[in-house]
Amino acid sequence: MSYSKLTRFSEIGKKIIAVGRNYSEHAAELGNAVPSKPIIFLKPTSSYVKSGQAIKIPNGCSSLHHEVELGIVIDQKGCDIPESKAMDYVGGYVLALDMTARDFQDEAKKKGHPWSLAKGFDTSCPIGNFISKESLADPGNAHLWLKVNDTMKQDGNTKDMIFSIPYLISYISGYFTLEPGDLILTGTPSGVGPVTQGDVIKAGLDGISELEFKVEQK
Ligand SMILES: CC(=O)CC(=O)C(=O)O
Ligand SMILES: [Mg+2]
Repeated sequence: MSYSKLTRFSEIGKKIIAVGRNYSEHAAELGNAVPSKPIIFLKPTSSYVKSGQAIKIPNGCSSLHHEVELGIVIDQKGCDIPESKAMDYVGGYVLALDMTARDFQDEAKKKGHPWSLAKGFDTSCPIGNFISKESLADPGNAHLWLKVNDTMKQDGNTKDMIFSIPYLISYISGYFTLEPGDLILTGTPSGVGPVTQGDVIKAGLDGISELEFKVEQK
């Protein structure tokens, strides 16, 4: 099946591979160094949540953060993909949130533990509609924004990524075989911050995709 033909994200759902600290201003705002290699982590597919459903604050979390990100949808199987061929493996895009239990993550970082609970809890990957490859002419220069209760919190551009989309696809495929339906979250620009029960998150990409989610206690 060709994912470039898809119009609904419900038909997608294999690995979710996320990149961390891919914008230097975001690395700085959390006191982290700019990475010399991409930082990669996984989110389970049970973390997907679609428009009309709520983001649920996970049990015991006291600091749930929003992170708006451009998602790349893969539509061909491949490993060790050269950077020059990487865009041939892209079937489309999706606007996504990498919801993060920041208190869990801070504790995990201190202890050298994995980020699985901080990044992978149910509803931690809200997504908008599938965006065809043709609709987003230059994914390396796309405006990303996020508002909480109509106040702008994140206002960035994918041109500020440290590692480009072709580089990320090539790098990741050196370790994980990419398969049709996989989603790569490309990291968040600066402005991340907390949300609480009752907040409404809205986000947009280049005037071609918008999403809206309410935050609820689990
Ligand atoms: C510090 C983080 O949570 C890394 C991350 O997910 C990002 O997008 O950057
Ligand atoms: Mg992120």
